[in-house]
Amino acid sequence: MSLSPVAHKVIGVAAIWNDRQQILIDKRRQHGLHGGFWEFPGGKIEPGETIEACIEREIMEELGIVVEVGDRLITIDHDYTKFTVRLYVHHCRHISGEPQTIECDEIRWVTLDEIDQFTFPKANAQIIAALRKS
Ligand SMILES: Nc1nc2c([nH]c(=O)n2[C@H]2C[C@H](O)[C@@H](COP(=O)(O)OP(=O)(O)OP(=O)(O)O)O2)c(=O)[nH]1
Ligand SMILES: [Mg+2]
Repeated sequence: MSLSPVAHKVIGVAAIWNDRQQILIDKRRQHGLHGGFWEFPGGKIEPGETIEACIEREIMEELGIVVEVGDRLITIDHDYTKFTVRLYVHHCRHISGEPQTIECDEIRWVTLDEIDQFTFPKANAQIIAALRKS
């Protein structure tokens, strides 16, 4: 008897703040997993890479902006049906550049009062709750 292996993704995730107490969210492209959902930008940690370096790199690749990576907000382990994820979420500060939709469909700066209007993957409920407490 063999069990089929479930993919595991380890992701660096950014809660990017501007100086107006807004957080950057992006809308994932329609195709693929979680297509059309909103998310906090980020992506897979490469072998040998620190979480901070991963977040800086992913944010430059996906949005073309420079951020300063700050403290860890929360670490979340979540099991989706097709794969499992560990999300390392860090507070970040927007340093320079105008966010561009390089790898996503839309970008918004939102306050925590506005964020419930957007649909996120399941695991994000915990991130948003942690943001409200932070
Ligand atoms: N970046 C990010 N990923 C999230 C969030 N919430 C959440 O559950 N995830 C999960 C769902 C995504 O499938 C996964 C990270 O996606 P990714 O962009 O690195 O990779 P992917 O699965 O879209 O694409 P692939 O490279 O596996 O083809 O983490 C979030 O807020 N931000
Ligand atoms: Mg990504």
